[in-house]
Amino acid sequence: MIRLNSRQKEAAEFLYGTACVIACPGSGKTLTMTRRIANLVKNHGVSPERIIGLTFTRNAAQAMREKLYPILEDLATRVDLATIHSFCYSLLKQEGKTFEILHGNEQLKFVRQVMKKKRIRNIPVGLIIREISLAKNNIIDTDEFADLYTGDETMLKIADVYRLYEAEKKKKLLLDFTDLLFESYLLLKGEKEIRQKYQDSYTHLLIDEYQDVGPLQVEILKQLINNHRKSSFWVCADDCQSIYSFTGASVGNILNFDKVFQNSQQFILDTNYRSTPEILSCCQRLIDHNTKKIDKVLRTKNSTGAKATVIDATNEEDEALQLVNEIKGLTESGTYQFKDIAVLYRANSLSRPIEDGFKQHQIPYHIENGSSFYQRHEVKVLLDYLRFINNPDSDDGDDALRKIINIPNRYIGKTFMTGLESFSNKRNVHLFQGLKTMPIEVPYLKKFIKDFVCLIEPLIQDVAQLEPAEIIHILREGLDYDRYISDDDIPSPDDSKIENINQLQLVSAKYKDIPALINYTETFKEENSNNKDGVALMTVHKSKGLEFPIVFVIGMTEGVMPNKQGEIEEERRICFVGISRAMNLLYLTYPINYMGKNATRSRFLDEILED
Ligand SMILES: Nc1ncnc2c1ncn2[C@@H]1O[C@H](COP(=O)(O)OP(=O)(O)OP(=O)(O)O)[C@@H](O)[C@H]1O
Repeated sequence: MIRLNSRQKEAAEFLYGTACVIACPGSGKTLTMTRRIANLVKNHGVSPERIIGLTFTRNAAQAMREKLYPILEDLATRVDLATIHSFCYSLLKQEGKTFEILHGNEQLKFVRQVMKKKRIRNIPVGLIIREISLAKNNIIDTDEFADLYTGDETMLKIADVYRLYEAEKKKKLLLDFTDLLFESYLLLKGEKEIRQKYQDSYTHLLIDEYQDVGPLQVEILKQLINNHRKSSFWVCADDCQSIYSFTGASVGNILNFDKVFQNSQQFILDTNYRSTPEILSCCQRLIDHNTKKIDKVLRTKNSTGAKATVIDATNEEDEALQLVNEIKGLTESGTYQFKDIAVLYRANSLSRPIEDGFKQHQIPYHIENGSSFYQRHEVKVLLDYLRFINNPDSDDGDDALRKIINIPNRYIGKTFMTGLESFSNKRNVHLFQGLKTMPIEVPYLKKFIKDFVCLIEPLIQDVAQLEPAEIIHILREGLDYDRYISDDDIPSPDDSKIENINQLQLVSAKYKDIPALINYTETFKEENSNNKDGVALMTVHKSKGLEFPIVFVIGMTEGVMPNKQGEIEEERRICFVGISRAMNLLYLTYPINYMGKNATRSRFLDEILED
């Protein structure tokens, strides 16, 4: 078992009161939190049920339980380890609240209906959901929201939607993810008995990744804190890894911790056990450029290693090829395995050239908690359109038509499809022929089908003359596809669906006809694209809390990392999280041409490398 250093030990042995553990990356804060739980149970007779450990992701809760198990054995299963959302879900259910969760596409449809009732158009539904969620995460109700945005026409329309959205959800007993938190907060704050019950059941409250906890979550935690002499509230955080400001989280959580929670004790863990001194210096030089932070000197006793390697590439394809060569060199020597390597990027769409390169050179990989580029919904739909256009009167064409007929939404339901299938069957024709000849009574369906046929038919006729990239372009215009896609945007900084289809268009330009492109994309269903022992590909946000012997941070150009829409200090922290995942070797790569345009190398590279 790993021996804690003296500071970790002090933090792990903290018993009663409030404590904030401020830690640098790789300094064992997660390890310390686990040990503290074990210490409370083993050495202080605290019943495991009296302890709650809140983590940022379900994976993190699971990882913590696995670490606890060897120490506490069966007792480990009795400690409540959960994300704050799942904790709130259970709380509401336990208190007898009846509700269903509204999320994903259902939430989009729901908000669209509200917009329709309010006659509001031209505001992306994704933006509306983001704004409402941000407001709720900041405990801003509908009236305050409207007051806050007096004079701002768009935001006032959003305020209108917010108001009706709340009322409609209430009527239908629906809660979205933020409501789980909000309703729990109201319940805990408003009902003394319930609050008391939870305060009594959890005498020790521990929170991981406190830097990414938003104002609403802080308020929930305050309701749960037990002020009894023999209780504790213990958080660990790294202000430099705060990367979720889009949910209302703020570095201020840590900077002001001792003001919000007076008489709290602070522990600083500044010894990094993960990285070489060279990698740590890169982290330090980068983060020194941020002003909003707690000054820390990052230290490690680890042996020296290689300097960070910078790779400049002519474009994304070349960047991928250079990655392939490096990875081959590293793995062929037998020193490293593919699973020791992670490729991190700021935006999801950056995986496309890398996946292409890996496929071509048989490098096994997997996308961490996500799907391969060619399996992503917005990409797959366009590929299905191409498949249909290529061969509409075939079984494959029928299959593709079933997938695309209602995207974007044409209000086609099961009854219509059953009718179409049986109409076509009786006449022994494929579905598209059936669709063109079947009498359609409902006026709006008639119009949607007519529009669909008018767009698709010329493409089918000219398929031999058109290249896949041209067809994709026409489809994007004709279907108003980009709008459809961006409306589908669920709040996330790295959800870049339009960038994904831009990438698809770029790669499709390499193929002269649809079958060649489709055949190529089909190969990504193979095992090598989802090999858990392969190289891990993921966004920096997904890499939070993880570590790898070798890390490649790619796409280090201005506009990408830092992202053009991001706030610069937050973008720097994102980069910091990425590079601090590396244990032995760090590679920083950038293309001087990105998406066919000149790109400037990221200012972060200069900061990381400066003397
Ligand atoms: N005292 C120690 N001795 C040896 N190794 C340690 C010690 N403390 C932590 N480690 C190791 O250092 C690595 C980082 O630990 P951990 O993931 O807990 O850090 P962290 O502070 O949560 O990191 P981050 O915030 O960057 O995700 C792990 O491999 C862990 O086993």
